[in-house]
Amino acid sequence: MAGTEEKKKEDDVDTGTADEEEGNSKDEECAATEHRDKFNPTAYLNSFYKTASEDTAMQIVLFFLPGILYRLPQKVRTVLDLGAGPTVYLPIALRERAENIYTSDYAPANRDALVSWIENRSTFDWDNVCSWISNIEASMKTGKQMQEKTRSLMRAVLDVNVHESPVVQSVVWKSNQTTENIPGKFEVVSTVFCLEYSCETLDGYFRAVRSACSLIEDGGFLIQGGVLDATTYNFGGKTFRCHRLKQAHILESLKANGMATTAEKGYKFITHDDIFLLVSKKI
Ligand SMILES: C[S@@+](CC[C@H](N)C(=O)[O-])C[C@H]1O[C@@H](n2cnc3c(N)ncnc32)[C@H](O)[C@@H]1O
Repeated sequence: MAGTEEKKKEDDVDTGTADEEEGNSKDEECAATEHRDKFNPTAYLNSFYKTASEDTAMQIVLFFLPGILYRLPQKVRTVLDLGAGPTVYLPIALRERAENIYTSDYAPANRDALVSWIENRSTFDWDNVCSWISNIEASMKTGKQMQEKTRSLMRAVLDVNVHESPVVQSVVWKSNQTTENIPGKFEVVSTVFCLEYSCETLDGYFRAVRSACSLIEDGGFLIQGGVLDATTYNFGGKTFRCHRLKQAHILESLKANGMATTAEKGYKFITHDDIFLLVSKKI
């Protein structure tokens, strides 16, 4: 994901910003809705996930993830990664707790990348990210073992749009073991760098959070991660606009959707360098 260097704040109004010096002024500017057709999964993975130590945002998310995940029940029946892009680090990090994992995205190219990984045809090497996760978990497993275990838990890849109802538009891949229908709600919904990136206005953000929460069972959990105060992010010669998120927007939207916003009720918020991760229980 976009490292803190790549996100641009509205305060950077000077001409000749750092972005231009880095050559980003030549980027094609894209609306949030253009994620569907203009997102290049290979460029994204190479920019942010090639080595976990390369990208600050990724490092922060992976570093704090275990501290968030241990707040979930020991066993979680169903997890949906909402707006996963072409990434699989959340299913991998959840593999010891989750019994059935569903993943999803809005862009067809990302859903293809997810299916390729599940079918062990991925051209991207997740070993570095696995090593990073296993170091934090203090586990002795190899990247191959971690990925094999995770693959065996994958149940479906879904086409989703957090600005439509229903959010789940179709099922694009289903495992042989998936005899039952895709659940309407999940015990855990995780969504990282997605909700504020799916829109450019506060109304859009509120709609995206409402959609994410509508997919959580009563008593279930939202794991949300993202960036505060960014207006764009860029990779592979494209700059995508996004909603400039404030912490107050997060709290207001969670409250409006019956989600915990106090520690006693099951809320934990961690932030560093404007990157945040939270867990919130549906009350
Ligand atoms: C910055 S990427 C994040 C990918 C991944 N979750 C990660 O942590 O790296 C933003 C993702 O949001 C997805 N997205 C954009 N608009 C969306 C929408 N309306 N509904 C669902 N997902 C959307 C994009 O397709 C893209 O994969």
